[in-house]
Amino acid sequence: MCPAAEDVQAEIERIQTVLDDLAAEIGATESWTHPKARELDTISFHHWLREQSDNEEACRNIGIFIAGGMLTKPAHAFSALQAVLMAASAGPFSNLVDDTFILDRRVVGGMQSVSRTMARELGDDVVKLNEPVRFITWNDEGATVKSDGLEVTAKDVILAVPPNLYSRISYEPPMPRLQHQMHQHTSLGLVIKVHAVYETPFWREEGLSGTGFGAEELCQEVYDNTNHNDERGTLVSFVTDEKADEMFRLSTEDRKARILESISHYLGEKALEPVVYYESDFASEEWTRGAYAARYDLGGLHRYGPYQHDPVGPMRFACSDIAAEGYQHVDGAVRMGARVAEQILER
Ligand SMILES: Cc1cc2nc3c(=O)[nH]c(=O)nc-3n(C[C@H](O)[C@H](O)[C@H](O)COP(=O)(O)OP(=O)(O)OC[C@H]3O[C@@H](n4cnc5c(N)ncnc54)[C@H](O)[C@@H]3O)c2cc1C
Repeated sequence: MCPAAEDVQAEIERIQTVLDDLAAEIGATESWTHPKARELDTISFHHWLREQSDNEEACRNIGIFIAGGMLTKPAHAFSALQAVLMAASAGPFSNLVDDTFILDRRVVGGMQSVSRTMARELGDDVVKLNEPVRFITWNDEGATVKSDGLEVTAKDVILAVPPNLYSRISYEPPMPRLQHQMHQHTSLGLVIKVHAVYETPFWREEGLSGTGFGAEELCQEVYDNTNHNDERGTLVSFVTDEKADEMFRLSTEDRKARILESISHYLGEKALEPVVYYESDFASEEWTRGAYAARYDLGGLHRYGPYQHDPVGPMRFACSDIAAEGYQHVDGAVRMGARVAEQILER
């Protein structure tokens, strides 16, 4: 959590306990069944926080952590129930703010090496790249899936893409009314992910971890993301939601200068001079369209959540954005994949 004065810190901890209790009570699996689900899903997290406390700084601090740090939308754009689900998906809310819990492990070789290794094991005849699915013709017996260059017939189909992308595919017959509606009520947040590489991890030489949180900073989070066995030092940082809107209005050079300046507030002036600077802009990727994940608008979670896992004919849905535990994380994606695979095997 972002550093704060003692009284603000005490209030943050009190609100954190309220969130922890709600997360324990409501859980991640079927948050929509809880008696308070509708009440919590029809108030924005921003306004719910202000109902809990009149300490504006404490509200901002927690709001920004869940909004900018996790759901990557402003706190007025998602419900309190969505925030409780985010917390419950990691255990208590405190786990989300514990950098020794949620961000304690990294993959040697980077996360993409997992996908690459799995793709190699499966082989080129199974994993087809650059073939976005455009049409699915289905009935209760199976489906034919078409991309520009491929046509595959199968008994079962798993749509392992975020819900905001379901409607990029045309279905024949069309999806039922419920899915047409439900899928329009989710959207992705907005993140600029920044990597800055330095000749050495200079912050370590100064006794600093490289991890920083700042509620009022343009870059709300900074981490040491140095590659395993690399002599160079790499920092990763994120600019989210409305702050990202503002950055995208600037020229490339001005944006870089503003972002590095913010990182330098955590780690000093050496941060201003990286040898490599790279921004990942997921929102401009046609088959992604934002980050970190898709989630419901105000009121959508309790209204549509109960149906989000229902198969449609031979089609099942699996992605981290509709996971319970590990919601919006790789952990949730793996759990969802295992869950639908089991359902198909047990059928
Ligand atoms: C910047 C950023 C940082 C993150 N940091 C972390 C982290 O530190 N830890 C963590 O656990 N998680 C993190 N996540 C979240 C994590 O990446 C996701 O939860 C996870 O990748 C979701 O996996 P998935 O398989 O559900 O979907 P995705 O990884 O989104 O995979 C869906 C795939 O389907 C493809 N696709 C889309 N439409 C079609 C189509 N019509 N036909 C064919 N293919 C299609 C997409 O191109 C994509 O490759 C981060 C995400 C982002 C964006």
